[in-house]
Amino acid sequence: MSSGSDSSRSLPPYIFNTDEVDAYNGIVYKDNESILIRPSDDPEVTQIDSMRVPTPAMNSTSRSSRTRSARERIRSEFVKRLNDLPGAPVSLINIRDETTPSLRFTFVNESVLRKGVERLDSEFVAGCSKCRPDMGQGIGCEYTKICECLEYADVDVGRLDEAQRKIFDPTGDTSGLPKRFPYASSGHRQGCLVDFYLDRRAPIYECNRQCKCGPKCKNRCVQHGRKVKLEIFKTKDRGWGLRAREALRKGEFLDTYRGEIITDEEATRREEEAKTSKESYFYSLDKFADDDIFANEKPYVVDGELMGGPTRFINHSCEPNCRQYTVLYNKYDRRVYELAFFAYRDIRPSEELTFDYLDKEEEDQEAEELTSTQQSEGGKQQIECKCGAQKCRKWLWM
Ligand SMILES: C[S@@+](CC[C@H](N)C(=O)[O-])C[C@H]1O[C@@H](n2cnc3c(N)ncnc32)[C@H](O)[C@@H]1O
Repeated sequence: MSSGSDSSRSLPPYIFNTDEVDAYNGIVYKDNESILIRPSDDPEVTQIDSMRVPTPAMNSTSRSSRTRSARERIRSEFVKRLNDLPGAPVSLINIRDETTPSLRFTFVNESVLRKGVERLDSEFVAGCSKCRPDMGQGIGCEYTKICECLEYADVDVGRLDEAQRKIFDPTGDTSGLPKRFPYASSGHRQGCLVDFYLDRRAPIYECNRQCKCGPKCKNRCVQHGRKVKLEIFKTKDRGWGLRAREALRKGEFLDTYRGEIITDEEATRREEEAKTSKESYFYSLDKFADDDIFANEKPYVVDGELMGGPTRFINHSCEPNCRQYTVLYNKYDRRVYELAFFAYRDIRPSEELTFDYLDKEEEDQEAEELTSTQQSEGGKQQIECKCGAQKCRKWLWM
């Protein structure tokens, strides 16, 4: 034992409350369930007053230790990266231990297309040509009978007139019919995703830079980026997690899931190369997997493990408060699109943000059709789910 203290009094055993000890310098021993400290008879050992630890000398040593300063440098580098992010601030907090998320992770503002991944040429980006900023008494593209961006959006059946209703065929040409508009244009939930989209998970077609409606069009939300203040925090038992530092309204946009967009073959290669499963960072862009364009090709995959945004830290819950939706800025590009997270209900400030890794649509096919053996054979790993929800499914396949 060494110490900067020169106390040589003989001390009675002192019971530490271990939660409060930041630095230790003394002779301790265990007696039943208690940890006790006592002076040593060894003349080589400097005696200290256990009531005065940590001494200034201990603190200074600990502050200048290599491990500590390395930890501080890693943390400040990570925080610097967060501070450099555009949009509302993202903070980092860890009251559990002294770790920081890995610096191998690079924050990117948009996904990075890797070898073999192609998106439609910008000349094929189609915008709405008949819309105007002042159209429909300022309603804009919500005046959706003519907005071409909403060509493939679901028809608002409630707004069809008698004659239209009689001949309406949802699988046929729906141009000229009123469409479901994705975002609420007034009220408490102004700007939020409306219930129809929240529940039905229909693709969201936003306007784009080719459109004639102008930048103030209400059919632009995800493209404006994150507006919500976020916090990456260390959870008790699920690594890092994400929460918002403000209350969120049902349907409020959080951020997109970004990363490297890779081919299916590359995803398989990365999976095989990794010692543990990478599935939990993979997101398949398979919303339109039934389209003809996928007859000979498999959908691309977003790998968010080493590149992405703060949403990469969102943990799974069997009763989630967020959901992920498909957003297109170019209605014709159904292979490369945005994965956007929206609040699925009102969320209190600092409540952990979660989504269901086994999405409802997938759940029907995967969880119910595949047996456990098939899932293990398919290379999926089973881990214990610690979401703590009442209806927790207990296991996560990754
Ligand atoms: C996309 S990451 C989420 C961020 C992660 N917690 C971290 O520290 O980087 C997915 C990983 O988080 C952990 N995880 C997420 N939700 C979980 C849950 N409900 N139960 C147990 N582990 C979970 C698993 O280790 C999973 O592989």
